[in-house]
Amino acid sequence: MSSLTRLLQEKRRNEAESLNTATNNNNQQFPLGSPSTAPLELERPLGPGGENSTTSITTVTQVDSGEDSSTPSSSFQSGSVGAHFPSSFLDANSAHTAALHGSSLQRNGGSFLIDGARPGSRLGVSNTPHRLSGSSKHPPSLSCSIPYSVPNSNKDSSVGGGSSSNSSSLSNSWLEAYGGALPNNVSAIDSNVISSPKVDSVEPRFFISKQKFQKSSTDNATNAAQAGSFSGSNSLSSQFGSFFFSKGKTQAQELPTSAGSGVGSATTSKAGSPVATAIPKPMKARQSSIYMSSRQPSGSYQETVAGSPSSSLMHEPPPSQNGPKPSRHSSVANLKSFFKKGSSTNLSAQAGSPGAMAVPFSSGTPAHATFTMGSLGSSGSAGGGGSSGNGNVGNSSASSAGGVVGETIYCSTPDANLPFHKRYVKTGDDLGAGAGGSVKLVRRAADRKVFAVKEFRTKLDSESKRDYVKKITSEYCIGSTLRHSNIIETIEIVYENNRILQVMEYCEYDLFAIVMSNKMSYEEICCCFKQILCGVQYLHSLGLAHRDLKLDNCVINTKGIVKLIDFGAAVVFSYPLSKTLVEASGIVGSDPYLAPEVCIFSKYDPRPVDIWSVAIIFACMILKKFPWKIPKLRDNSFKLFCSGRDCDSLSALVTRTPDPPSYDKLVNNQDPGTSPKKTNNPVDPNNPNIGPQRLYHSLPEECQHIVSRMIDLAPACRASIEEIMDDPWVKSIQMCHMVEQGLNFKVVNAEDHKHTQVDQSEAHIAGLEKRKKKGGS
Ligand SMILES: Nc1ncnc2c1ncn2[C@@H]1O[C@H](COP(=O)(O)OP(=O)(O)OP(=O)(O)O)[C@@H](O)[C@H]1O
Repeated sequence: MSSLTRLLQEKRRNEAESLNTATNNNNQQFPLGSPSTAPLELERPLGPGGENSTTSITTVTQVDSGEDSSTPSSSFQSGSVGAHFPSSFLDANSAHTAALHGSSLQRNGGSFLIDGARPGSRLGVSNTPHRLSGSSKHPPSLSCSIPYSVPNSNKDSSVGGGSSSNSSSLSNSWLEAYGGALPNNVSAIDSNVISSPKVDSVEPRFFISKQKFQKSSTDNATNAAQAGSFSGSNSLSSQFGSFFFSKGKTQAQELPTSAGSGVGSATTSKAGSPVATAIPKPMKARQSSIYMSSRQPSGSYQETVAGSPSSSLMHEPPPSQNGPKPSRHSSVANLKSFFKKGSSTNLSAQAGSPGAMAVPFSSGTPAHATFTMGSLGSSGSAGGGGSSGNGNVGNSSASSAGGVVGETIYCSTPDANLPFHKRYVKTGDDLGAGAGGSVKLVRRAADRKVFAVKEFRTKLDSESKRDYVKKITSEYCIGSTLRHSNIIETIEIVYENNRILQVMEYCEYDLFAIVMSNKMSYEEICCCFKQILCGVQYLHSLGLAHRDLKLDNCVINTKGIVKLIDFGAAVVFSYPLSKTLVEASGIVGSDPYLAPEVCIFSKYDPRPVDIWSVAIIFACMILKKFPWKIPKLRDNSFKLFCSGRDCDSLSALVTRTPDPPSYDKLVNNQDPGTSPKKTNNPVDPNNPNIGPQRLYHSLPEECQHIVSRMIDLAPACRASIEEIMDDPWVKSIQMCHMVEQGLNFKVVNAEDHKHTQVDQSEAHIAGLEKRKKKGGS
């Protein structure tokens, strides 16, 4: 018997014991289909047969479900049946990034309970070994299996670099829990690396290797070229059409499926139109997500913004803090050297040119690129201006002056010496606001070009200066560094009058608004899906994960090019030239898009998390609703999705690894004493209402395979971005993309679809909110 088999068996036994204990002592099982957990109306599967038919014997337990009963999915149920966009969709979709730094984990009767009532303590920083048996005080780190390599690593590497999908790595928590018996194909991640960054340490997210950029840009160019030759159209299968729309004929009729139905037919959408009625409560959703700590029903999140975004943005920063001043010397030095290196090459983009970001090192024109490591480090100053600036990025004069005018931190435009307000004119239009700041439309005085400018929020009282600086710096560093046609281009970053402003290329539409218009054709959806995948592929190839992928963090321009925005939650999972996985920690993201492991484990590989979110985005675009509100068992839809899988516990499902070939055989040949307990949750592939098929069956047949791999409950079994891009269906998607043409780039549109456009008044979430507010009052 292989050591991995032994490991898995022991794990199972431990879990079974712990499950029994938890069940006996705390009655923590969740019988599916019981009256109290009747399936949500909105989520009722569209296939034949009732959900309750086979589920009464099925049980799945969740490690963090202790508070589930307090948060029934009433809001989810509140949407009307058959409504195209239930309020939950909007509520959840407008949900802002929740960065959990204030929650702690508690054990609750053998299960792990996420308890959000403890601001101040930090999730995921403990190095305490964890055990799956539930006898530990913390949930385990989820580095149990890394099925694909970190970028640029040697394929023979044992850590994350294995060439087979069985390649695994175990964190020390596992090692300690299982006596250090490592199978041959498993090796440990250095605990020094996976531990949370210390206050004074260099923030790993600042390191992105130049080699990776170069490789990635080459890959990108190749991909773009390949994309041009993709063939085959993907029309909706008849099964999909009748199945998906069986409950909502109106919706089906409204969704154009033929090429050419996009731009021409969808240029305006007026209040009172079906689109208008299909938007329930965006204002409330947005507001609640911004202002109310109750946004996360589980209470597992701590809101990162308190107070009105506009007020927080307009206000002077809070007074300086007198606490200890962390030294960020090394961080600054590295950050500086990173940017110095990059400034001569990667700032070559012609500001505002549509495709300038596609190949980073192509046509360097560094002459006009300026990079002043100005006062942003003293963005500490924005939040706590009294910093000595010791090691902070930038000089102390900026912070002490409290009114530095137009200090440019990063810029690719020639006129950066002028103050910001002389170079850009506000148009007054708001594009959106969230946990990171507010985004407005500006016009550049020199050429009247329109840009989006994000004004980062000031530091919250409840937030440490370090956390604030970390969040802001990561966003601007990443924003100013990435170059890809599916990633938003940052034109410049300015520190002025204690405000941090990030000027970005402007995209005319939020993908959320486009989906809300209900006019997307299937081919258009697939195109957007693939473009998002391309953006994610680029990020992952650099060793970065986004961690907050959702419809409202994708924008799209009039040419049909989708861009990822908002890198406030992004993390580095791989250092340059390193083969070691750096796990991410904390519950970060938006509920419906969260991967289940994020809610269970203190540490996890952020790559499969991105993959999961993209699959949810795709499902949302197709279904026009979320498959579930949150990936926890208290959510009936998610519980049904987890059911019918021959396993009783969600934690066991999530920690599954790709089976060694002989595993089942070995288990079956064992004597009865050691064989695993019979499950209460038998596999039932014929029931479309439970198990994975619950979701897959509502998707077109051709995409079911890869989507099912993208939302595998076990991140170790989830498809990697490379596997996804290699999928025959994904390859066959005709995708709008950009190609280099001399010094410029041009858009090559796919032939089988046109991109939907909507009226500018409802092209962004702010517009939708405004319109809703008007309509509601
Ligand atoms: N470059 C852009 N072009 C057009 N609209 C944009 C752009 N950047 C941001 N927006 C709009 O502003 C909104 C908020 O932007 P962003 O997500 O960066 O802010 P945030 O405060 O970090 O939000 P969240 O709370 O979701 O993290 C987006 O949903 C989008 O509607």
